[in-house]
Amino acid sequence: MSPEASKEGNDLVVVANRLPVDFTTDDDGSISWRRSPGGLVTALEPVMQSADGAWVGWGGAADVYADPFEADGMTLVPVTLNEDEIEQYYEGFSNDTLWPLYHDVISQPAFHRQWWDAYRRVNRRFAEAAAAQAGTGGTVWVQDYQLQLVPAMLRELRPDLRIGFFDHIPFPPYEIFSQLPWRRQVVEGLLGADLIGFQRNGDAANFLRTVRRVTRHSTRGQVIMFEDDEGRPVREVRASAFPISIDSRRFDSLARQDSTRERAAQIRTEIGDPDIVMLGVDRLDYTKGIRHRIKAYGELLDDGRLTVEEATLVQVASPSRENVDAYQELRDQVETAVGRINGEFGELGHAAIHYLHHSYPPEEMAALYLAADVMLVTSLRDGMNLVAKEYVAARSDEHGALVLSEFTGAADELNGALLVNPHDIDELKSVIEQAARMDPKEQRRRMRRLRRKVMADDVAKWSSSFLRTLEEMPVAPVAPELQDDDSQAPGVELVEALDRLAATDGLVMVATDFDGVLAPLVDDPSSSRTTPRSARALARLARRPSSQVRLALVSGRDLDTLASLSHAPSGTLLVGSHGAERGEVGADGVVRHELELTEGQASLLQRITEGLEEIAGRHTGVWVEKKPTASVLHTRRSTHDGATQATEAARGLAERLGVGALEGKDVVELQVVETSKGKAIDALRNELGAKRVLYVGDDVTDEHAFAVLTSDDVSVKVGGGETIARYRVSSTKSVGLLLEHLARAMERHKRS
Ligand SMILES: O=P(O)(O)OC[C@H]1O[C@H](O[C@H]2O[C@H](CO)[C@@H](O)[C@H](O)[C@H]2O)[C@H](O)[C@@H](O)[C@@H]1O
Ligand SMILES: O=c1ccn([C@@H]2O[C@H](COP(=O)(O)OP(=O)(O)O)[C@@H](O)[C@H]2O)c(=O)[nH]1
Repeated sequence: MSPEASKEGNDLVVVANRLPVDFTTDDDGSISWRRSPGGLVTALEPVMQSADGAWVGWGGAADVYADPFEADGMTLVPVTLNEDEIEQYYEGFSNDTLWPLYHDVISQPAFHRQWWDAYRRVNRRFAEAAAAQAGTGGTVWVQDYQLQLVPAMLRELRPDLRIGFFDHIPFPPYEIFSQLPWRRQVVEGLLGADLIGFQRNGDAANFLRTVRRVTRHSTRGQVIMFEDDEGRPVREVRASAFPISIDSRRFDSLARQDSTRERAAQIRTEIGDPDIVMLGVDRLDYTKGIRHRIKAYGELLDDGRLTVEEATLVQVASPSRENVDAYQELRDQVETAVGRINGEFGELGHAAIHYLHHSYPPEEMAALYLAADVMLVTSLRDGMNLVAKEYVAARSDEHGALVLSEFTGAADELNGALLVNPHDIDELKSVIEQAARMDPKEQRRRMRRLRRKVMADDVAKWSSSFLRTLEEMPVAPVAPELQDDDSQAPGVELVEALDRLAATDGLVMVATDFDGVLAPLVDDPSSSRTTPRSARALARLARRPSSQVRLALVSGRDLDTLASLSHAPSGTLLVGSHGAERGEVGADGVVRHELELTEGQASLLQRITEGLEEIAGRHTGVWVEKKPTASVLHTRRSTHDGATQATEAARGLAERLGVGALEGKDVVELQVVETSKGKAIDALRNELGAKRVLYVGDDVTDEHAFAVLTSDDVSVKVGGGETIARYRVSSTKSVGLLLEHLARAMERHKRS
């Protein structure tokens, strides 16, 4: 699908390998879906349930062609993968090349060129799907290692977008990453984003170092600098840590419910009422250190430091990536170890390990957490590990101890856990024993500290902090360029005027002309488009509260053309045909404020149109545009003499018919309803109750708008020519910079 497919589109699009649901084909051939596994889904689900946006992802099965659909308050947009792509892109390159490489090479990564080809192909498909969903100037947030090429591909397709990327897994040290035969392409793919988020500071540092090694970009702190051939900065990319979290309140309240407490008590009874319940919850993945945990526990039983009467281990090992060899081998090893330990130490009514190769819903997870005295998280490497945070959120009773591997992202944050190096089996045994025997007072002291962190830093905070940082990323340095570009204008003074405007205590109306202001002037007027920078800045302004700023587009174009070419954000007021047409961009398209012509006006309009068409017929390169209340003679493509003669003839026609002729650059407009941009600005200001107005225009018709502004307002002329505007900038590029500066200044002066 081409990006043009979505004229309206979403302000926020999340792109992840997985949708929060997996499709399954039932026996009767019908398709149904169930929740998909893993922490990425756990984290993003509440974010997208409360956001207005779309989630683009794969449905977990081959060859599912489904239209976008609504589920649990989210708009889900399925991307189709065939069986070969699942094998080569998902199981192969993502989970048998990148996953082991990024997790300290715990398992040997496989490098296959065919897998890389599939990875590129599928990344392009995701990029195209995201491009088709995102509205002009919108934000696309790409997730995780499966989609590292999407940011650059998307930037190429849609330079107007703000692009974020979040890496849920560790980013390895350069010495390991550099094994990847396609290391440069992967880094360049990621650098298509404006902001790249990592779980830990160490991951961001590894990435920045890698950028310095494989590209020519320099870094300044956490910022990667892009420069043009003359060494001038043209773009910045930030790489920082944004530790992910969970919907803490949801787990807290789930665990407080009577039904959950009852279920927790029932679980304890069902496993033989031991004194100490230890719990492990992981996808069956070799990164999770399940074997190390079982080995340490088995040795504690063997040493007699724990007995099956007093302690039992419940191990949930949910199925994961079952077609990948390393995962099949792990399953064999874990199940052999569990069988051996149960055979050796288990007794009737007292199993040593309750091994559950299933996936449970959050309600059951909360009951398991409540039933557990000791939570074991012993990953050999883990991006974050949300299970650790969920355990803490569930323990409002301040009971329980968390054993946490120092190789998880969570270890950087969870002060109060018992940290452990899972490779050191003796240490692991001691820490498990310490947790099992921890007195209630110490449990409470530690749990309080843990809960303060987990309850305060939840997933809503994570996403808003990432998206706010993304929004605040400069697209390019602003004020210096304004000064460079605009020799006729005091750039600094204009910047100061914009800052004063942003600090207004009351509503500001930001009104602009379209052609020559938001969009460069082109020979074919139907190909005009808002520049990406202006589109992005307008989208930012549109997200401000409507009590702070309202946007208006004031153009000589007819309303429908103006709406479709400008792609203005929802809520923008539209003034077409110099004020003869009014409307507003709504969520589902333009809402028109209808204007009816009298019979006399309608017949006058017909005579105007016929007269202008007769003039156009006499001159090559002259044509007539029809509007609801006027007709316009265009002379841009004619010779100089032809244009002069045609314009003169149009003036004569206006005089004969007794109508006004509004002249602009290479246009003469003959109107049956007397309007002007000045009248339109006055009307809008009154309707909105705007305290101050910014008006940016380039044409002589914009002088009418400048004329109605007061000394508190800000008037900006684009380009040369006489003007009564107070400030001047040189080009549509400067307009983008100006709007961007205003958006940033308004964000600083937040108002609810
Ligand atoms: O989609 P799968 O192949 O079934 O795998 C499930 C998810 O596993 C990984 O989760 C990671 O994200 C968590 C949240 O940020 C984090 O806590 C954990 O440490 C990571 O391993 C993977 O990154 C996801 O893409 C998968 O969906
Ligand atoms: O049977 C299960 C096992 C796990 N999970 C959830 O899966 C996520 C695992 O996330 P984590 O970050 O710990 O690891 P990942 O699997 O993403 O590597 C957590 O939200 C768990 O509650 C679940 O809902 N049911």
